Amino acid sequence: MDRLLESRDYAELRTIINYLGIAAFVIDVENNDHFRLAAINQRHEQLTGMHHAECAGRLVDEVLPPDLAEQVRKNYRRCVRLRSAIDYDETLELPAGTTFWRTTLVPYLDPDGRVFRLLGTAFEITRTVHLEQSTRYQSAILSAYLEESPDGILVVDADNHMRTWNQRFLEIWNLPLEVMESGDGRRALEIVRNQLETPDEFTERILDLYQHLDQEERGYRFAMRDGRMLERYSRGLKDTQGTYWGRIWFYRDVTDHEILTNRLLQLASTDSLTGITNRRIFMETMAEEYRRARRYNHSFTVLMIDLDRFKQVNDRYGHEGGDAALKSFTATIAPMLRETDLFARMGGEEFTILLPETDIEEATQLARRLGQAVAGITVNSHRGAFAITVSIGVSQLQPDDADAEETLSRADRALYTAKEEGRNRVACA
Ligand SMILES: Nc1nc2c(ncn2[C@@H]2O[C@H](COP(=O)(O)OP(=O)(O)OP(=O)(O)O)[C@@H](O)[C@H]2O)c(=O)[nH]1
Repeated sequence: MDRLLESRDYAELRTIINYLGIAAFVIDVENNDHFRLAAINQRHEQLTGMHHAECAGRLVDEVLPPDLAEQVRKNYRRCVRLRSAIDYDETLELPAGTTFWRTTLVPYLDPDGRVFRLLGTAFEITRTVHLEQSTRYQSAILSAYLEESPDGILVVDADNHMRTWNQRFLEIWNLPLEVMESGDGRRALEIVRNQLETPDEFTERILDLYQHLDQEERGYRFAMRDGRMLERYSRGLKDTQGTYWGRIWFYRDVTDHEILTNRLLQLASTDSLTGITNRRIFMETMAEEYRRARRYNHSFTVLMIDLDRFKQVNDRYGHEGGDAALKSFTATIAPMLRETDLFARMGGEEFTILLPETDIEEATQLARRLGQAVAGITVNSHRGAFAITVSIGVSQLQPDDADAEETLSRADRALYTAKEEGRNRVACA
């Protein structure tokens, strides 16, 4: 080796570096500005397209473009100054495109300690650099997504350790950063569980999902003790090779959505003036009750109720007085019914009550009690106080009723009879 170090025999050196599987080159140092390319190996030739025969013995300025020559000279000077091996990364524009290299320069010293030669070896790291760039790009996307996401996100590794989370996750669960940073998963779960309406169900589902990384969870909805409603989505973190790295959890606050949905459902199913069920829901429920009654050989009864001489009420006390009467009427009736009964406004001053599991006698007695209660109401309006009465038709499901509407029509006819017979009364059909 010593003999070689002292030797200026390029051919021998070149023979050795040709065996190297990586690009290698030898630079003769004349002075701080003059670096002469002494040899390049075959691998170097293959990778750069340069040829040893064409460039050996020429200054780097003569074989490289000015920018690149200056770039390499800086590194050569540094190695000469330090008199020790240095590593650096460099970018080379080759005919095949931009390439990245990790280069090592080793100085050769003469007996006076002067650097007279540099041996360079260069690994092409283009693939690694591209991978790093792609990783940086992916992680930039991931960070942006984590921080901008309206969902609270938690990533747990294959050993169930909490690895990554976003600020929103801490906010949703009121989790102190110290707890997350300490990696104390038990403590974090305890804080979470203390806020839940059904902590056991929540934990059971988590444990089950940890055991089955291939399982997804889509929109598991659960209630918080503070009234919020959350939704959870979760899936295993699987790479392109099919290896599972853990699991990602998304927590979404759906409280506003839940309130809005309930409000819309309520609006779509209730009468806006009185707040009781509307005609559409009544008809649907009655049809369902009809099927149930037929299947289990049960019965039901319907009451058809109409406020008496309501036109006169409106004429004397105005539309507002009429509205007040409708509200007093429903407020009086509703508390007198069972939870299973369905009280609905069919339109105008016409109402119905569906009484499941009730025969005509019971229903008639109830109708009379309702009629008496209504007769006792005093409605207050701007134009004075007044009393109201109702007429009620009662009908029970009959064996040959083809549908619930037949029962309802009979109740309607009974109501007509009650009106005909003088109002403020109950009639059955
Ligand atoms: N204030 C008010 N009036 C209503 C509403 N819906 C319907 N009406 C009125 O209710 C009255 C119903 O009158 P009619 O169907 O002639 O019957 P009636 O005067 O109650 O007489 P009988 O049913 O025969 O006792 C009409 O004047 C409608 O304008 C409402 O939401 N508010």
